[in-house]
Amino acid sequence: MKVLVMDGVAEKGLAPLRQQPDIEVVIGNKMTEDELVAVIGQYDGLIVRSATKVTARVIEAATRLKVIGRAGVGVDNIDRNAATNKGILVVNAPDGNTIAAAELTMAMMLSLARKVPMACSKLKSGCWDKKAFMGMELRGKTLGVIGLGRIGSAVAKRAQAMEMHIVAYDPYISEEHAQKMAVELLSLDKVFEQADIITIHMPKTKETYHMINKEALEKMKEGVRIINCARGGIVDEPALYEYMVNGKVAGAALDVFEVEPCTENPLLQLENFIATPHLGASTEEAQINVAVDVAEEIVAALRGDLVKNAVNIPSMSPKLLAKVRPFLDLAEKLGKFQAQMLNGRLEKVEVVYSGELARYDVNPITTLLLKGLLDPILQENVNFVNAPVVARNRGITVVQTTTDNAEDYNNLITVAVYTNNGKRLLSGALFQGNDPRIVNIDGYRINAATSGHMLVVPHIDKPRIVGKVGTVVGDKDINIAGMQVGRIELGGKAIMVMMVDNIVPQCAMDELAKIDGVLEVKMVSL
Ligand SMILES: NC(=O)c1ccc[n+]([C@@H]2O[C@H](COP(=O)([O-])OP(=O)(O)OC[C@H]3O[C@@H](n4cnc5c(N)ncnc54)[C@H](O)[C@@H]3O)[C@@H](O)[C@H]2O)c1
Ligand SMILES: O=C(O)CC[C@@H](O)C(=O)O
Repeated sequence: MKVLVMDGVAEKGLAPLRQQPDIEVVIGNKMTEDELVAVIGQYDGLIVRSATKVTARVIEAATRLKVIGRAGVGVDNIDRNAATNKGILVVNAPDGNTIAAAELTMAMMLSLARKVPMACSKLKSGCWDKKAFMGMELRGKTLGVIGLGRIGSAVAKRAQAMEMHIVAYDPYISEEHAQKMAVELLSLDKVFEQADIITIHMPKTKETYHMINKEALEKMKEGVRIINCARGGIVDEPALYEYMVNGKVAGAALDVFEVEPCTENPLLQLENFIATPHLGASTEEAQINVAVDVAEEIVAALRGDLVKNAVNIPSMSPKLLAKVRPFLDLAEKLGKFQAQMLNGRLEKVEVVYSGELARYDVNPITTLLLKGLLDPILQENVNFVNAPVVARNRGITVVQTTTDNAEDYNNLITVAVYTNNGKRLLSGALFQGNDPRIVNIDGYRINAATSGHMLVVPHIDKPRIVGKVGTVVGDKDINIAGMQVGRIELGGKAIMVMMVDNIVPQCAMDELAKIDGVLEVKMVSL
C-alpha cells in the first residue's frame, strides 16, 4: 500500500506509518490540482495539512484511495461529500494542536492589550517611543469566546488565570459543560454587547461564514478587540477594516484569512492590526502530535480497523467502541445474511435494537448492517463510510428503533427487509457477551453460528424432507457439519438451516428445490 504525505507533515510523527512493512510512505512536494489528479490514482492513503486542496476532481481520480487524513482539525480543504460518496474515509487529528492554538490566542490577546508587536517594530526601526504604546490590563475584562469546544475551552481556562470574566456563545454545547468551566453561556448578541475582547474558535461553515460582519460589529462595545485563530472567512475582512478605521474596533489579531496566503490585504496596513501566517498549530509539539495521531488513524483505516477520529462516519470513544464492537460484527453478518436471502427489489430496512443495546448510539451499528446488506448486492463498493448514502441514493428507506424489551435475550438485533416480494425477518443476539448467534429467521427460532456456509431451506413440516435434503447434499460429497430445524406448529411451515463445509452447487440447489414440501432453497455464506 502507498500513502502520499503532503504539506510538510512532521517526519517524526510518521513513525507509526513507517513501521508498517507493507506500507510505502511517499513525501510529496507542493502540487497543483492537475498534478495531484495525475498521481493520486497510485495511492491508498493521503495525508494533508491545510495547503493541499483535496477537491472533488482529485477524489474522482483517486481510484484506490481508502482514507484521507488531515494532520490537524479543520477539514475544510477536503471535499467531504465527494469522499463520502466514493466511500473514502476522512479522518483528522483534533486533539494534538489544541494547546498550540490556545497559546497563540493568548499571545494575540496579550499582544493586542500591550501592543507588543507594534512597540517592537518601532524600536527596531530606531525609535524609543514610550508614549505611543499605552496598554490595557486583561484583569477584570470580559472575554467573549465564540465556540466553546476544545480550543475555546482551553482559552477560557487560561484567560480565567488572568482574572478575566468569560462569557461564551456556542449553541451546540451543554449548559453543564459551560457551568463546569465557570463560563457564562449567552446569546450571540449578548456576547457582542458585553465582551471587551472577542475570540473565535468555531469551524467555518455556512452558518459561521462572515458571522463577524457589519451588523455584528455594530452590536459590539466601543473599543472592542477581535481575535480569530480559527478559520479565515468567519470574519468579513472589509467590514473589519471599516470598523477599525472608524475606531469602533480598537484592535484585531488574525491568524487566518479568507484567502491564504494573504499578503495584499488592506488590514495589513493598519497600525492596530496584528497578523500571523496561520501559525495556530505551528509548534513542534503540536506538529508531532497531529502527525502521530493521523498516521495511527491511517494505519487503522488501511487495516480495516475502526478509527477514532473519522469526520464522515459516526465516531465513538475507544471505551464505547470496545463495548459495541461485537454488535458491529453481528450487525454486519445479519446484513450479509439478509442479502443472500433476498427475493426482489430492496425497498426498506427496519432495524430494532433491544435490551442493553438500546443504551448505545446505534447509528454505527446500522451503518455496518447496511454495509453487510448492500455490498454483496450492488456493483459499487459499499463500505462503512458510504453505506447510508448509498441506501439513500437508491431510495431504500432505513428505520431504526430501540426498545428495552429483548424478550428472552440480554440484547437482540432484529432486521426486517422489505422488497417488492414481501418481508424477511432475521434476528441475532450475543450470547455471554461475545458469542454471536442467529436466533430467528422469519419468525422461526433457531440457534446458528454467524460463520461458515449454511443451506437455508424453508419447507413444510412433514417426514422425509430432512433426509432427502441431506441425501442430495451428501451425494455432492459435501459434509454436513450440523443442522437446526425450527417450526412454529406441527405440520405447518418450518425452516431447516444446514451447516455445510462447502458451498452447495447450483445444480444441487435446483434438485433440492424440486423436493416435495421444499418451499425455497438459499445458500448463505458468512
Ligand atoms: N489557526 C490554526 O492553525 C488552527 C489550529 C487548530 C484549530 N484551528 C481551528 O479552530 C477551530 C476550533 O477548533 P477546535 O479544535 O476547538 O474545534 P471543536 O470542534 O472542539 O470546537 C468548535 C466549537 O465550535 C462550536 N460551533 C460550531 N458552530 C458554531 C456556531 N455557529 N456558533 C458558535 N459555536 C459554534 C461547536 O459547538 C464546538 O464547540 C476550528 O475551525 C479549527 O479548524 C485553527
Ligand atoms: O496545519 C496547520 O498548520 C494548521 C492546522 C489548523 O488550521 C487546524 O485546523 O488544525
